[in-house]
Amino acid sequence: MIMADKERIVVKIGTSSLIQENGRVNLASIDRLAFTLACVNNQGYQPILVSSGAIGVGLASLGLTKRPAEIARQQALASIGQTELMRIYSQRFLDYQTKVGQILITRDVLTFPVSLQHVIDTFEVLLADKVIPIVNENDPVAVDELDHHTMFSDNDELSAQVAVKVGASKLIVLSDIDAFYDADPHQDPDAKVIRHVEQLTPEMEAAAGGSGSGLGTGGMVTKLRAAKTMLAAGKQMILCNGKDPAIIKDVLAGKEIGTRFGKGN
Ligand SMILES: Nc1ncnc2c1ncn2[C@@H]1O[C@H](COP(=O)(O)OP(=O)(O)O)[C@@H](O)[C@H]1O
Ligand SMILES: N[C@@H](CCC(=O)OP(=O)(O)O)C(=O)O
Repeated sequence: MIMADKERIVVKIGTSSLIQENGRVNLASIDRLAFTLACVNNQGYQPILVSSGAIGVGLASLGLTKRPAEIARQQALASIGQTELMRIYSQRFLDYQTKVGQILITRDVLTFPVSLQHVIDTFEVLLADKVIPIVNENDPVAVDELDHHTMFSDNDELSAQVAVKVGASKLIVLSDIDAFYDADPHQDPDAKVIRHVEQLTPEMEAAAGGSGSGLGTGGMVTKLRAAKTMLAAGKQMILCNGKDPAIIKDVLAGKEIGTRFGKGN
């Protein structure tokens, strides 16, 4: 069994790993994620979960299959879905004797030093008390206006920024794809997997396409942006398949899985 002395890790899970193709919430995946993070927490790591899914769970709650175009409707869905998502998480984590705390963030929270310090202080207390923070963008209040830009719009970049600010050693991105390829495997059957990236090249950036599913938002473009943030801070990002979240344990055991951005194993 691996024992870690308070090593801080951030795990990001995307909508496509939380919602099934039929639009229903993937309870099996959430249960496995809760079990795995509870084990990792008990081993001495300090895990932080960045979870998407507010809009996806909101759609599922209302029995809808298509994301509405209107911003206010999307924000209302996120408001409904976030509550339900946290209810499911706290129930599942409690089954494994683990408490969770919600932290909702907008871009400005991390930009302004005072609000940043407050949120870091909150993370510190939660982690010291072995409570797992669950982070998402505060979707119902985030705006993307020219003069008032508080939106992240994707949790890949949000998770990388959180990882850097809280001093995590690695960011594990659980996606619906098992690695980064030299082309989108959903478009190009000859795409080849890239196992290690120490530095991003223009060719790699050109190989990153948009989202392959109807629910995911950023695709590989935002994942590479997150990798860039981690590499610039001298930290690791591992991109792997979130179909079975128990993969987190293999990543922490140093197994060669997915794509590793950054040095070390
Ligand atoms: N070069 C690439 N390598 C791997 N996946 C890629 C690449 N370019 C685009 N993609 C797409 O990115 C998708 C993953 O991103 P996304 O749909 O946003 O999912 P998530 O919900 O996991 O964030 C993959 O399913 C794939 O179709
Ligand atoms: N904050 C949004 C998710 C945004 C996002 O980045 O989604 P994804 O590409 O599925 O990780 C939500 O909870 O629905």
